This record gives sequence, C-alpha cells and structure tokens, in this order.
Amino acid sequence: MLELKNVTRRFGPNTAVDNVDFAIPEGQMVGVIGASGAGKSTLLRMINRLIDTSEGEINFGGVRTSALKGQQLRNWQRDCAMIFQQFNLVPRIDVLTNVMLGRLNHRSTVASLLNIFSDEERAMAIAALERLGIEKVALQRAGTLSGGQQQRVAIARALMQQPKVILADEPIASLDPRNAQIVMQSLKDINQSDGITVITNLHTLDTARSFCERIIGMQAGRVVFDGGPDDLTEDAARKIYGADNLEDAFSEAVTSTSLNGSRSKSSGSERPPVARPAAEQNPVYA
Ligand SMILES: Nc1ncnc2c1ncn2[C@@H]1O[C@H](COP(=O)(O)OP(=O)(O)OP(=O)(O)O)[C@@H](O)[C@H]1O
Repeated sequence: MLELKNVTRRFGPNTAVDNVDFAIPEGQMVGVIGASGAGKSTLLRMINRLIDTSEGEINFGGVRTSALKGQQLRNWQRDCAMIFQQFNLVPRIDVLTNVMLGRLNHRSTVASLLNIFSDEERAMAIAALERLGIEKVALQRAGTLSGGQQQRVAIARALMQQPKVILADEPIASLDPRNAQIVMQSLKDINQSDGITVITNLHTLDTARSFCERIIGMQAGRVVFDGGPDDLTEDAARKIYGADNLEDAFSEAVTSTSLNGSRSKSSGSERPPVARPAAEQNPVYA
C-alpha cells in the first residue's frame, strides 16, 4: 500500500501540490490526469523522492519513504522505478547496455564503475527486451531508435530494477498515437502479469479511461476526482480540466507538449491496434 497523507509541495509562493491524501493498494493501475500545471509531475516526483514534500508524509508498506536517507533512500528509489516523457536513455551506447544500467542500484560500486555486467544480467536484459518486442535492436545505439522504441527500452531498463512500483511521468506525451498505445499496453501488461503498481501521469482522459482501473484527477494541485473510468463523466472532466480545455482533454492526438505550448496537434489521428505486452520503467541515468 502506498499512502499519501496531507502531502503539500510549495515552490516559493506557489503551491504545486496542495494537501493531497490518498492510498493506492498494491497492484493497482492508476492514471493521474489534469491540465498542464495541475501538479501531476510534482506528485510523482515526491513519491520517488526526486523532490521532497513541504508538508505531509508518504508511506509505502508501513515505511515512511518521505523521511528516508542514504542507502535506504536509494533502496526505495530502486523499488520505485520512474519512466520519463523524454526516455532518459544514454543515446550513444547500445540498447542492451542501457537496459543493464537498470541494475546499477543492485550492484557493488566497483562492478558499476567498471561497467561489468554478468551473464545473468545480460540474459535478464535480453528477456526484458523480448518482452517488449524490441530484442532485434539490442545492439543498436539507443539514440538511433524511434521515440516509441526508446520508451520501450526505458521500460525494459525499469524492469531490470525489479521494482514494486512504476511511476510513469507522461510516458506517451512525445509519442504518436500508435506508439502511445503500444507503450500504454506494455505498462498495463506488466501491471497485470507482475502485479507491479503503476501510477502514470497522462494528459488525455481517454487514455486514462482505456488503460487505468483508477483515475485521480488534479486541478491546481488538489485532487478533485478519484474514481473508476466509468465515474469519469463529462461533469467530472469539466471539474478537472475546466470547460475551456475539455475538448483537448478528450483528444488522443493532443500531447502534453502541445497543451503546454503552441497547441499544434500531432498529425496522426490513426487509432492503432492495441499492441503487444511489454514493460516498464527506469531511473535517471542519462
Ligand atoms: N522546480 C520548480 N520550481 C518552481 N515551480 C515549479 C517547479 N516544478 C513545478 N513547478 C510549478 O508547480 C506547478 C505544478 O507543476 P507540475 O509540473 O507538477 O504540473 P503538471 O501537472 O505535471 O504539468 P505538465 O502536464 O505541464 O507537466 C506549476 O505551476 C509549475 O510551474
């Protein structure tokens, strides 16, 4: 169980996350939705301690993770893998090595410094790539892959951490609709087959409804909706996004980036077939 109790984060005079309180049972797949600036990224970053809370506490399995330090904090960050919108791979090295970097927190400093990976780790990395359907690019430099492939590599790297929780911060915001579906399906498959809790920030409501069993809606730092996909009525959506952004919220073709900036919509409007299984997340090694 992951519990947030009265969690607040301020940046100077601004409150990014405001008194948030919820509990997520093990194995749940949760989508966090909301307009740009609602506080979704800040929330996820507090969970894996990329940033600290200003007030409140976060607990996992009875341990107050918001207060951990040193090795215990590193262990929590290993258990709580993170996937980012921009993938955070090391572009100049090959895919297999990128994936094996997911083991860094499991290894001795000397082995890590020397970049020595065991046969077992190689086999594990290949299995993760196979699971994501991208084993054929194992020896290619990560920077040469498409965005969708890179995100799947990031998921494979995350799986190497053998995490208890995967946090995905807008994992599909830079992807075309087809790759977005593949990545979301991969996360869902991992959630279902491995029982790993997945919490993912998403911009569009339809994606959250299609892939998540629970949806948390944020507006101006506060949780204004918490329920199942069927509870997410147009009224609820209006509360989360505001009437002006409602159309965008329902559009799969709008990415976080476009909502933040020029509002140019991604060209493809194809609705790809739901894709193959796959998997998971990663820490920041880039
Ligand atoms: N490091 C920071 N310093 C100052 N303000 C910040 C910082 N990080 C976030 N904020 C502010 O906190 C608020 C919430 O930002 P956050 O990135 O969490 O929102 P979001 O819902 O993830 O938005 P987006 O979908 O655009 O990524 C915003 O007003 C943002 O400007």
